[in-house]
Amino acid sequence: MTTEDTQYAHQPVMLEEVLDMWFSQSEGFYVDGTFGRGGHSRALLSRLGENGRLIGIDRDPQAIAAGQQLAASDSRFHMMAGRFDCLPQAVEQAGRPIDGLLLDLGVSSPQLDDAARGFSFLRDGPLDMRMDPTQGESVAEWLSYAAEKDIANVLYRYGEERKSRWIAKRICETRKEQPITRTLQLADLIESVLGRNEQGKHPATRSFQALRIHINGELDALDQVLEQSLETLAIGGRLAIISFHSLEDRIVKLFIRDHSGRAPKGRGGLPLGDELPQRLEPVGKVMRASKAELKVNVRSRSAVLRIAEKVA
Ligand SMILES: C[S@@+](CC[C@H](N)C(=O)[O-])C[C@H]1O[C@@H](n2cnc3c(N)ncnc32)[C@H](O)[C@@H]1O
Repeated sequence: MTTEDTQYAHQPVMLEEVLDMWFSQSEGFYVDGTFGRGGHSRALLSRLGENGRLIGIDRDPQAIAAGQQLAASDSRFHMMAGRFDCLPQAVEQAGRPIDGLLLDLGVSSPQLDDAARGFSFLRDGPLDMRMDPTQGESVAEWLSYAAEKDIANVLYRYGEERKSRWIAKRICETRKEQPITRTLQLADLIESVLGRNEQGKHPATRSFQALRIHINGELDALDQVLEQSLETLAIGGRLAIISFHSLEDRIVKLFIRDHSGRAPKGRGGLPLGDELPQRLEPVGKVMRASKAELKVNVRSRSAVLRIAEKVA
């Protein structure tokens, strides 16, 4: 283990549930689209046979390094760098359809805990929030020029922040005096607009979530990979998705419903009266972390796991 691994560890969420409900073919081909520190991948490898294959994908340089280390010690595993919607390339490389795709969405504990990554409203650091800091612009860069109305829209859409307009206004007033470049500077600004008292929740929680989702194009990547999964999964292959907030979970829930022949007519982009081709079947009920897991892993509190199988 490297110093970074021990300093910023990540505890995989709902590990047993994922393996029990998602993994079935010991010689199968699996993709972990959100490798992180490989908690789910390592557990999967421990059940995978000699001819089984696993591809890990992540866009974060530290996660990629951890994956490459694993790949060097296990020939059944291969690490790919990039957004998880590079899924078709992964499948092309393997030359066979996938038996399972896992997405454990959002950020990892190492990303949140390392102040230098700029994700945390509790630790001071540069206001960045990019999962891949080599691509695109940081939150600080975006906030330096974005229109007040666009900032308010992002806070409202991705954070469900009711006072989004007030916060956006304060950001635009403040940046005339000084650039907003630090995480605590933004957290304090939001607190000065909303006040402190929010039933144990930091007032900046929703805004930080919104800015992170926006700057990383998270929901767009999710939409894309869900569509790709229909073409890349083998019949009988399973999709397992762990979401951490209602926006993500809603996208996953509607996607499964709209491809399982259960969409109300006129929904899911289909003309009224059209029959839906059934391509996915939900597996079991929506799952949440067990009481035992909640006690030892606070991150599992908001986790929601959905599994679906490709049936046609
Ligand atoms: C919750 S963590 C996954 C943790 C992992 N299951 C484990 O047990 O270590 C999410 C990971 O997915 C990555 N990620 C999130 N969205 C991504 C995307 N669109 N493309 C590629 N990686 C993404 C993040 O960089 C992060 O490392």
